[in-house]
Amino acid sequence: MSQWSIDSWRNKPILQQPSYQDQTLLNDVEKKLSTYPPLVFAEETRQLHKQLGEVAQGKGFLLQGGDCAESFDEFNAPKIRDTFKVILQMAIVLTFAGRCPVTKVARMAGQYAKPRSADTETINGITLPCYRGDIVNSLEFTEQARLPDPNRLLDAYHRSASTLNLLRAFAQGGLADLHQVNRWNMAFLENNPLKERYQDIAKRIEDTLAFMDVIGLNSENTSALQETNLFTSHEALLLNYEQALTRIDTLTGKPYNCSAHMVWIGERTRQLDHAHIEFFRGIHNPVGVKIGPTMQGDELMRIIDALNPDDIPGRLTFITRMGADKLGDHLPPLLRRVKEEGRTVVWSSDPMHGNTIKASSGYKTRNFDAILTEIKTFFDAHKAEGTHAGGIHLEMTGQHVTECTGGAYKISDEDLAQAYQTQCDPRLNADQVLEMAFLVADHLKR
Ligand SMILES: O=C[C@H](O)[C@H](O)COP(=O)(O)O
Ligand SMILES: C=C(OP(=O)(O)O)C(=O)O
Ligand SMILES: [Mn+2]
Repeated sequence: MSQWSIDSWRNKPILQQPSYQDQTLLNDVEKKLSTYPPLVFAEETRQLHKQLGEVAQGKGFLLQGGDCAESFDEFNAPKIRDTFKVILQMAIVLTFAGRCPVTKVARMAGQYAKPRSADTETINGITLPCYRGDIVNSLEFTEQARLPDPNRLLDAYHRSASTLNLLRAFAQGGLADLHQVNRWNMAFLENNPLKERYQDIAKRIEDTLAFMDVIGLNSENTSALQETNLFTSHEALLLNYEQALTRIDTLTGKPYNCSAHMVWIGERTRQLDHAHIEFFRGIHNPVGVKIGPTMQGDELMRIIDALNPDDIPGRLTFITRMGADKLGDHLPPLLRRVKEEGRTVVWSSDPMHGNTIKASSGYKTRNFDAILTEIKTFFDAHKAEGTHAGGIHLEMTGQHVTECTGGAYKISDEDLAQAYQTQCDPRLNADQVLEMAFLVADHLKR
């Protein structure tokens, strides 16, 4: 294999990149970004790496989630807070049910670049370049708005920095108190049509916290009850941005991508001889790769060889997104192969991207039951193969949107128009995501 350098990816083919008109401006922006402070510290990514190492060995669970695409326009504290809240609410349920630590990784503070199925979009006979995420262009359907603008790389950096700043404050500053998190869950259940079914677990968490209080373990003296760790992640699609934020860690002398704790390669850009695998093989963060239904065992092994040649637990997470009807056939041979070859990866389930459909009302949507079926099939496959179902990866929001159909409130195709706000893919809303947590908890318990 040829020598890796921070820009060796530039000699490889690359897909899903914007066509910038002003290359000089792009170069200036890249230079500027490369002098800006890193967003995360390499030591933090090593903590996540360590936690994921435990997950890879069956001693933990990864919960990863957030928007499909973060938005420049909807960039405000309530939105960040509400997604943070539901991640914690899910995590407490999963921790209790699974009796294992849950590593929380947000798709936040940098999830701005989108790969698309088509390069262009046509509305009423007018064809324009597709929207590629707010780091590239704007969703608005005008020629001007759809032009890729290099200055958006700087905007994305600044918004990521502010988002991360608030997340850190929430995590350490009192909002993550477990008593409070469970109170939110109790409140969620209060009005939920499926209250009877879920309240047992929330009640038991409440009793456990009350018991701990009696024996003197409370938020005042136990930081584990009061604070939490939340890591950040995004699809590292725009490699010029990712390169500019990759720095040599002063403690280890190794390159780390300091744009997020964890980064992943999408289903559309994971070709072995292409730029993304090349860039990822040289950074030392924990990394993910999306795995769709066409993946074959040999190709999978070559990805492992490229990204985790030394078989370090926690370095590599495979995020499977095959579709509820395909996963049962396609996942087991891959699980078997990796196990036979004695390699260690985290297996996580993205039950969203293989289940996208067009609703009769015209909206891009996903059905709650299909999402749940993919998760269940994922758990069943691992059980049958004796491997560890290590995590879930969700597109979700703390807002009360109507983007995915189904769930306890039975959102229908016709309801989608009420609050369809996503910039790209349909997300589970605050109620649906918690319902999902209680259902997944049932599986973890088993
Ligand atoms: O988030 C994932 C992809 O960017 C998204 O599913 C692509 O959507 P499209 O098929 O509308 O381009
Ligand atoms: C683009 C995404 O997924 P995938 O690469 O699996 O299609 C995504 O996670 O938003
Ligand atoms: Mn998506």
